[in-house]
Amino acid sequence: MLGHLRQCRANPLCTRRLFHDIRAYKADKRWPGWQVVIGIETHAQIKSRHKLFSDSLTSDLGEPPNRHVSLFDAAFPGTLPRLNQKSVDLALRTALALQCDIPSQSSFDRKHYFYSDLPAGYQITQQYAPLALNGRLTIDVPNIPSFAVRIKQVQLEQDTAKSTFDPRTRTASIDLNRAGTGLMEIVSEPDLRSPEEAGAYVRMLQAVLRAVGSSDGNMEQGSLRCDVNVSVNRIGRPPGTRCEIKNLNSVRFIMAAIIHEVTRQRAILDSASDLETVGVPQETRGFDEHRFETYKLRSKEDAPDYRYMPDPNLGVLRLTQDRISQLRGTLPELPWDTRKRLRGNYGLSERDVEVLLNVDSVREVKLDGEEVEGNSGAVAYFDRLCNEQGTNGRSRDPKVVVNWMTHELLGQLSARKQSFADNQISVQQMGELIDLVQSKVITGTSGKLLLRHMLANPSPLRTQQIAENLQLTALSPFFPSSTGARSTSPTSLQDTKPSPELYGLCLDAINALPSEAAAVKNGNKNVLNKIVGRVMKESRGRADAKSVKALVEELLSVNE
Ligand SMILES: Nc1ncnc2c1ncn2[C@@H]1O[C@H](COP(=O)(O)OP(=O)(O)OP(=O)(O)O)[C@@H](O)[C@H]1O
Ligand SMILES: [Mg+2]
Ligand SMILES: [Mg+2]
Repeated sequence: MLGHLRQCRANPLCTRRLFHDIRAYKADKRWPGWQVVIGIETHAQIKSRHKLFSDSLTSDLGEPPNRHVSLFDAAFPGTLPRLNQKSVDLALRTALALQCDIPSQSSFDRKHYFYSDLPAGYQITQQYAPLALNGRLTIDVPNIPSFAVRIKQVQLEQDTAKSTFDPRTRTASIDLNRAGTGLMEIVSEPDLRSPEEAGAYVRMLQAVLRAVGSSDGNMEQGSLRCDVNVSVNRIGRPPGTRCEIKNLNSVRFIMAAIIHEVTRQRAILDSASDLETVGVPQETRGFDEHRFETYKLRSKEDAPDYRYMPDPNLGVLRLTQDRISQLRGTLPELPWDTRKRLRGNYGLSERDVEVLLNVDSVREVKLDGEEVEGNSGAVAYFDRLCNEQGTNGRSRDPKVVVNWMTHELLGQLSARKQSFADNQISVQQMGELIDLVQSKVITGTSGKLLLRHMLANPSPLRTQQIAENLQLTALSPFFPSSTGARSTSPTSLQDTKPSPELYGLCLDAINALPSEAAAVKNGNKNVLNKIVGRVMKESRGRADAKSVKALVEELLSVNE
């Protein structure tokens, strides 16, 4: 056993859980006899107001170019870096959530290369003594067997500027807004064994980053980018040579790039007559998003020599146990616990849990004010909707709430091309909307209309007020009872009189459709729906179909 462990230490590929490997060998029918080995380097932009080593603000996409640039970001001679402690704390929270060891000291190094988006000619990173080491992320999600991935390290580094090239004018433009923004590079060990595991790993990592509030983790907007390393080997033979596919910005592309890479590498190995000497050449590759193929960027021979050296302008980063314990104490509920709680406490389906967990919202973390603002994401919104007492004095049914949130609120936000972070409807307003529909003050159709209106016209008014202003409150089938209380379920129509508006609409529909009315009188109930449909249309969704049906039937039999 000890011998095996020692051998494992020497070769990280050997430290795999045997059980997991056996499962992967058996399970993957796409490439029988082959093992696929994947390790991912994830770059996540740190959600901090300031850049990593300067006082400039970080920017949002779409801001005018070069708005947030300090002299240091532009690499003016003589300017010096000053480490932003909030970024360090956010990276530490991430590392703690990933169960990493945090050494008491880490340091910064310069990685040199010459490219127009790197003003200093080097990037400050942590090559020799990273912030955190030896973590672990367990992935237990629907549809694939649970597995664990070892995290080799978490390091801090600077993001580059952005360069764009206009082929028409043959000019390159540099935007320094992003230059020097803090990144965490989270490096996995080569523990992933299929494209699906790689996808699930990235999604889980994204959920962790959002839960601890350290990054938006938004792949489309470039705040989360992955370099994916892939190798293949015949089962029982030593691991193959890895190729690194750079800068993938969607889970779909990650999975497609791996599939293409496995096919490509297998073809090279299959064509070799001599198994011992022929291997896949080590390369850095790109991914063509249109052809869904990887392509060569450079070979190992062309790999740049980064001439790493310790950054002489930055001292050692010392971390006390107190600071680490304090941060550990502020860690929020992590995705795997949230998943269990949503399933256990509310009885939500796996699908609904996944939807809530994957909403691209992130907690706001205020570390400086010693306060970590509780949940501000979709899960928290859902929790509050369920736990705060409804306006009708009753607690809300979690399944009704989750339906409103996932189908209506998130659905309408996405139709408006907005994310959950753009939602301006408060928990109180959304709760009241659900209550109004549940207690039949407005119909479901009106509820959806109302929601659409509220998203388009944010307002602090109470939902009931907005519904009344829009005349969306349901047409009560009845006059208020003699006690003055609204009665929506009388025992018999004889006890009450229909409300004048609904009564009028029903009579209009009967008059407009005389042959249908006659058919109903003659016992043809199928035609009733046509009359009811007309009333519903005329009421603009404010009438309740069941009550309308009862009222039309009543009117037609009264007329008999
Ligand atoms: N045989 C292999 N097959 C697939 N992936 C591998 C293999 N060996 C190592 N890897 C993965 O390659 C990645 C190496 O990343 P690391 O940051 O350590 O080095 P790098 O890619 O050389 O440096 P850089 O940060 O400059 O890109 C890790 O995620 C590791 O798990
Ligand atoms: Mg790396
Ligand atoms: Mg790499």
